[in-house]
Amino acid sequence: MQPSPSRTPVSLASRLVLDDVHHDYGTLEAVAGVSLVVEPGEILCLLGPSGCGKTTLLRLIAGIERPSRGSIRLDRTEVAGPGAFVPPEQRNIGLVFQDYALFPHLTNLENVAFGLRALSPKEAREEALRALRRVRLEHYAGDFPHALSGGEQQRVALARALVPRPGILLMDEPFSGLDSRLRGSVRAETLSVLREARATCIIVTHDPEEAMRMGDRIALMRAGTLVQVGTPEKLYRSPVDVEVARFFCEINEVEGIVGAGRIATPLGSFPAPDLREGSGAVAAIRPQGLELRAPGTGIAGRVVSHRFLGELDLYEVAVEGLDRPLVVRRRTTAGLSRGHDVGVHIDPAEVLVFASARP
Ligand SMILES: Nc1ncnc2c1ncn2[C@@H]1O[C@H](COP(=O)(O)OP(=O)(O)OP(=O)(O)O)[C@@H](O)[C@H]1O
Repeated sequence: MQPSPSRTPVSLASRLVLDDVHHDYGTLEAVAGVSLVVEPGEILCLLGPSGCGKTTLLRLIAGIERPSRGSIRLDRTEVAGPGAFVPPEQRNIGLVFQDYALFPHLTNLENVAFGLRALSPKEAREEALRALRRVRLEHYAGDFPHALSGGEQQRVALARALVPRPGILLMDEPFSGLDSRLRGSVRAETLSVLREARATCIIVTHDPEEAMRMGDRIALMRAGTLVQVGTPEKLYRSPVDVEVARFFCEINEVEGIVGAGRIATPLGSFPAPDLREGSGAVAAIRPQGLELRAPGTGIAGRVVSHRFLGELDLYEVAVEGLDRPLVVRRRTTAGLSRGHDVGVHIDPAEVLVFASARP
């Protein structure tokens, strides 16, 4: 028997368009002109430090807040704008919060069926069971949420959000309530459920690693604006400024002056083709872009600290001319420890050059 169209697990994924969206809380401009397109079926991670406006942007998309300027479109419908406002319950949006927000007095099945009141009780039950099966929790259907682990509760919340087949799913820090061991597996399962449902999804997080694991693209926010939007690889490899680079990886920052298209630093010179002659610049070198070899080769340095961290060790190496030691991450090298002289070698592919943030 063919399943009826209303029972397919596939949502009709929406396309979201934000055009110059602003939002003020009194005198504070929490969202200050955000333009963004999220394509159907895309998973976009909204990443940024605490207070940069991520949750506010999510609330604007959900319709919990109204923008003070700009417009929001879901497919062809303007849901917020100068002449339009569609209330949250009519936007066909699914929400998942950090604290799961499950109803404690309803069973897991009833929680999932809650959003299906338009269906007959029998149909709602079948749909909800199917959704629980998708997150592999059908055997807990008759139990109450408090009897589940945090990760399982989060999966029930995901099933509940997806079961009405929303055009877009908004998740606010969905894994931050889980302990670090559980987080990885719940993240992976969530990703596979989202892929299967082919849902358009925005996940708010302040964890760069999480954004890289989950997002087709990452939108990095700072002080109410989008600083850079792109694939995880793009943001990691070609950050627009040194702050973006810092967000994804601990880096060594070495100041220098631009001359003849290069920045001159105590570690040598590096290409700086787009920077103004005589201006201040910074070379950002990732810890894994530095190699330690025998003294007498490369740049002379001395190991000032060494920490064993498993696969990669962390070394701090003092080099003449630098105020702070270089941070180096290398495979464990037997016998290399504090006080040893080394030759530091730099992989040019791991060096990024930016205009100096200092005046
Ligand atoms: N209801 C409110 N009234 C007044 N100011 C608010 C309100 N909600 C948020 N803010 C302020 O707006 C700014 C953005 O807050 P928002 O919660 O959107 O940031 P966030 O990036 O989600 O932060 P976090 O990661 O800490 O949740 C912050 O300065 C915050 O203090």
